[in-house]
Amino acid sequence: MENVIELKNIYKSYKNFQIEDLSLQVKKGFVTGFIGANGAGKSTVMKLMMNLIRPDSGEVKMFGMDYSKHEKEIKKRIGFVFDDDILYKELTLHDMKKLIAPCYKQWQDSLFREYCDRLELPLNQKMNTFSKGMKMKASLVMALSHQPDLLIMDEPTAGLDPIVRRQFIELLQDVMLDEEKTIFLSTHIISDLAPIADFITFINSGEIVFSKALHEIEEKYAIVRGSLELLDRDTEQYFLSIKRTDVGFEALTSDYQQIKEVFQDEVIVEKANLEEIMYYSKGGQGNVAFD
Ligand SMILES: Nc1ncnc2c1ncn2[C@@H]1O[C@H](COP(=O)(O)OP(=O)(O)OP(=O)(O)O)[C@@H](O)[C@H]1O
Repeated sequence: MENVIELKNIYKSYKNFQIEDLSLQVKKGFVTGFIGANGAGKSTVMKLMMNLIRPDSGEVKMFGMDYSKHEKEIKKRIGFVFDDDILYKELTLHDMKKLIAPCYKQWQDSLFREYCDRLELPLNQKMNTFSKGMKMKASLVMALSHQPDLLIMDEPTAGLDPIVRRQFIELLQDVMLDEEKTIFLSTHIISDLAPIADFITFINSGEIVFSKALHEIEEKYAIVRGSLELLDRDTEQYFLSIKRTDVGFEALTSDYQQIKEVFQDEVIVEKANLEEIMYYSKGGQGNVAFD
């Protein structure tokens, strides 16, 4: 599978936060959801992908190209959507379009109008009077109308109501009908990912914990509950993270089948969702690294 984004051995250091030796690939033709707790490093990684910040060392390749030589070429192929007030406030959406469209050879006006219609965006209202949801929709429409090969979105659905979120997700589903397109989006609203994500990349404290197909996560990860006597040095090896309580233990495994075979009816095993995986990886006492 071709990689649209490739980060290799990235180091980036802030006063109180470090990314050390981070590598990550994003596959062409798929939607990858980027998840992690507040401050885990999602925006930092996305800014590295957009060349808004530079790594201290390591390699960022977009479409197989380097920013040092191909910045313009790369940026033309990316639509970037993020939760910020970057849009020119005094302008209407129509004025904004007139400003942005000439920058892109691939800009398609009919697509712009179709998206505005579909998302019920007014063309002649000043954007500083837009609600949060309208601003986010406008940002998406701008990003999509130049027909980018890659959409990078930092929490695009944050603060949107359920109806707008659904419209947003449906629009992304339509975009993905074109198999050449790729989407990389971060979100805290895990339920938004289920209908669209093919892969999930999970970051914790600046480290990629895993990057896996969503169906593989759904099949293999499970929460296991049982009594403390079942835990010893050998059995603990089956778990990625263990939480002990007075009445027993709760643990996360990435091998549902193995746990069933080893413990049989002695434990309760339930499939883990992404929120549980995030919770256990932060709160449990991990004794084995995630693979
Ligand atoms: N310019 C900067 N200078 C110093 N520290 C920074 C800078 N930018 C980010 N950080 C720190 O890097 C860490 C990761 O921040 P980042 O915004 O990447 O997290 P995030 O996963 O996007 O969080 P959230 O989900 O809350 O948006 C935080 O501790 C933040 O304070």
